[in-house]
Amino acid sequence: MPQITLRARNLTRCFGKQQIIHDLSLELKRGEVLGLLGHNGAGKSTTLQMLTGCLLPGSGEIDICGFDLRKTPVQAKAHIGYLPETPPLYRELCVEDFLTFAARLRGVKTADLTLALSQACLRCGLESVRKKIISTLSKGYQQRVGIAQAIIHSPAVIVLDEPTVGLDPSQIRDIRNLIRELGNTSSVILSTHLLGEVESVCDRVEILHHGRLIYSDSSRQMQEYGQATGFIITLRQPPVLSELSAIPGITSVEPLTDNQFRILHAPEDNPTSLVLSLAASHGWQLEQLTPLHETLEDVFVKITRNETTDATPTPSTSTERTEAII
Ligand SMILES: Nc1ncnc2c1ncn2[C@@H]1O[C@H](COP(=O)(O)OP(=O)(O)OP(=O)(O)O)[C@@H](O)[C@H]1O
Repeated sequence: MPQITLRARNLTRCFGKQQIIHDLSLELKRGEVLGLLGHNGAGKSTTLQMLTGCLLPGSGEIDICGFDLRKTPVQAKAHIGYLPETPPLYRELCVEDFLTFAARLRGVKTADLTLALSQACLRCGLESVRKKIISTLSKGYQQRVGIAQAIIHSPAVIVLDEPTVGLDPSQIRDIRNLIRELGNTSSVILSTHLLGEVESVCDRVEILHHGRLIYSDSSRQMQEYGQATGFIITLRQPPVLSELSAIPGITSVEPLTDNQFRILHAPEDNPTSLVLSLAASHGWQLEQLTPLHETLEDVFVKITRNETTDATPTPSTSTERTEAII
């Protein structure tokens, strides 16, 4: 099995005269969980439909485990498991019958059927509801059945379109645990607009904005991109503003109240310990010092805003990082 399980190159797609996807390229490695993140209408579902062979791209190539999706669709699709935005379930069937049907559709041999069924039910936590009619199950369990049909043939690539949408918090936690577990044996690509999902499940994130991939990184690096280089300080006896601004390393001081200041500094030049010792030696009476912390949500908004104003984010350069934070 190749290390790259899915490779898409220069995909485009129009609906009518409107171009929805622009020159999109991405790769998925074995054992990786990739999050495709974007606002509503960014083109996530359209992209996943193309990657799974459900929608023909206008141009570009897709390769699944070494098989060209256009030239050898049967071989390529045999390696894909897909959970669309609306799970494709026959709700009048019981879980077992539906999964047997899905397994047969995916070419699972009769001799392997029992094992495939019990493994999918075990991994998706469906053992206790195998005999139940799908329409009588909760939304979370129906979603599990949707994932079970996607993994019934042990595909190398699992594609999940907004897998936790509409679920309650405990169902979300269960499905996220399941996705992480699936990532141990397969490559997973999931779409989401929930940053928490990326944070808790994904190894890597690609941000899709108006049909273009504008950011690609590990989810950890995405968080680092947003790390604010500054702190809020409260001083009972503050000095004049110019005295604070003159401290080496500080790039800006913004008074929030008479006693509270928002202080920014360059990422590589953190003046916190200097400020602490000056506060002690000059009698500024330090009451509180809180590092500024940005959520992934802030980072996402900044990255997409930067893109809209044509400032491509490059998190590796400290200058632009500082500008983005300010
Ligand atoms: N079959 C279609 N015909 C015409 N336009 C479509 C079709 N499918 C999607 N679109 C349009 O393409 C754009 C991208 O839609 P898509 O569903 O891929 O976005 P998304 O990122 O998945 O959004 P959401 O998070 O809301 O599901 C939208 O403007 C949508 O209206």
